[in-house]
Amino acid sequence: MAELRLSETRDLTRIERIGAHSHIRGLGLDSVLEPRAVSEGMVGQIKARKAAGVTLELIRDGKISGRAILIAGQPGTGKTAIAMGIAKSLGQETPFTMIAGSEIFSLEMSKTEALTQAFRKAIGVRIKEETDVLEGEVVTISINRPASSGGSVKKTGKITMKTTDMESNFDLGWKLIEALDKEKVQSGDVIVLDRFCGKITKLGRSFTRSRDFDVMGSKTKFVQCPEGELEKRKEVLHSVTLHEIDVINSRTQGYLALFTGDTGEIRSETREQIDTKVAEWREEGKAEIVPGVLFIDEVHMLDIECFSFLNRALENDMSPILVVATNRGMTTIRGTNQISAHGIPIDFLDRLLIITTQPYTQDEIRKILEIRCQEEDVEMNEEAKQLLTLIGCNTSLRYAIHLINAAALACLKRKGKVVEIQDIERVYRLFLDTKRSMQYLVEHESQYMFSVPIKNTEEATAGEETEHEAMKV
Ligand SMILES: Nc1ncnc2c1ncn2[C@@H]1O[C@H](COP(=O)(O)OP(=O)(O)OP(=O)(O)O)[C@@H](O)[C@H]1O
Repeated sequence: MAELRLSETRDLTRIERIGAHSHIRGLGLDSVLEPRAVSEGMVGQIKARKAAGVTLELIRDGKISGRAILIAGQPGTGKTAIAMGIAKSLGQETPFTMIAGSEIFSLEMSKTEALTQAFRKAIGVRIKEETDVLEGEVVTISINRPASSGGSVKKTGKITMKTTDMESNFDLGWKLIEALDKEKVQSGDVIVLDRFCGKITKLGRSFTRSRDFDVMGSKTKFVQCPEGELEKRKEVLHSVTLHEIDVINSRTQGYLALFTGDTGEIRSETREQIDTKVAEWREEGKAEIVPGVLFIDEVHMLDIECFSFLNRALENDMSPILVVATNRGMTTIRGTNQISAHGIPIDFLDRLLIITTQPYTQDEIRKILEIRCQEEDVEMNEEAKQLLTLIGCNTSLRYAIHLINAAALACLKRKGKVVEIQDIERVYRLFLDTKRSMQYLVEHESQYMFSVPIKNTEEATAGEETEHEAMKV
């Protein structure tokens, strides 16, 4: 029984969820910001990617603080994919926060509080601190692992470290033992060991061990064995966001709220005190601000009060770069009767650099579908790919992407290994796209409650033709 459970858990750990944008690894630009046709999971949308690349450079140079970018285009033309590309290219160091416009309407906090929290999540603070560390090459590690006694006896151990000038032994507590295990430290590694916060940083492997082929991969970095004293005073950097500092210092919430996300409203006095403290640290050279990126998808869902808040928030010198996206054309601004481009008030629109996305060509749709097949680990033959591409052209790219996994299941059901045209046909009949769904509603209107007749039935029934078109290969 125990055996069985163990193997089950092993299987479970192999299951990885694949997100809608998990294939996007960057913007796919070369060193002079020219978009490559297909790169880092990105296909086509050349102009928009080029513009995104220029803004990326401005973000990196810190030159567009307080400005905002709008990515506008039809549904499914890659607006969110481009925002993800920007996030991936910025790397771990720059904070990136992503929300949908509708997320800020909740009973737990006001709209402006939700927006303030989103802004502060996208502002990083890099704090410098001097601390005593041990820096040297590991000679030996010996860990005493007591036999299981209900977890009450903790592991103990010893580590011997050396520099070119000295060698010394140190006792290890359980916290450091866990950190050593996690970093997979072994003799011959050059490490920095922070005894106070139990952090271990691996600098590389000592050159003297460069002949130990067995434990090294091709990416192994070799470094010199450090000189001088083992104990050194070093400057260490901690990166946090302003929001994290707010939550930790908020008396009502406490740091645990960071894990639950249940932060509630944070008092403005707390934030003012934090801003003053951070300003002091900046003046003393102890901290620096890293403006990140706040991405608000479906920005047309914000109302007039939120836009007014954004206008003011962008004036703040610590403001992150704001990227917003919408698929709406001329529409009413939420909370008013006014019609405006993208449902955004003119004064806010005037602050935006606008990037537009274009519909994809057949060839681009095919390439995106191929990338998605790889991502979802689905093998598909040539004819099936052709049909899926046609379906993508005649319905939507998203619908075609959804069919990939469904078709793979249909293939599995008939004990096939490669998805064929019959699998695509099968799932195309099982799942309706929007056009066929509307057509169905028109035909069965009388059977639904409170149904309002669709005025432009021509548009709805146009799907009938495209259905047959899409199925022609
Ligand atoms: N240029 C591209 N290269 C690779 N994948 C793409 C590209 N454009 C879109 N995709 C993928 O197609 C799917 C739909 O795109 P996405 O969600 O970015 O569209 P969108 O413009 O944000 O749509 P909406 O307006 O409906 O929110 C996603 O899985 C996305 O990763």
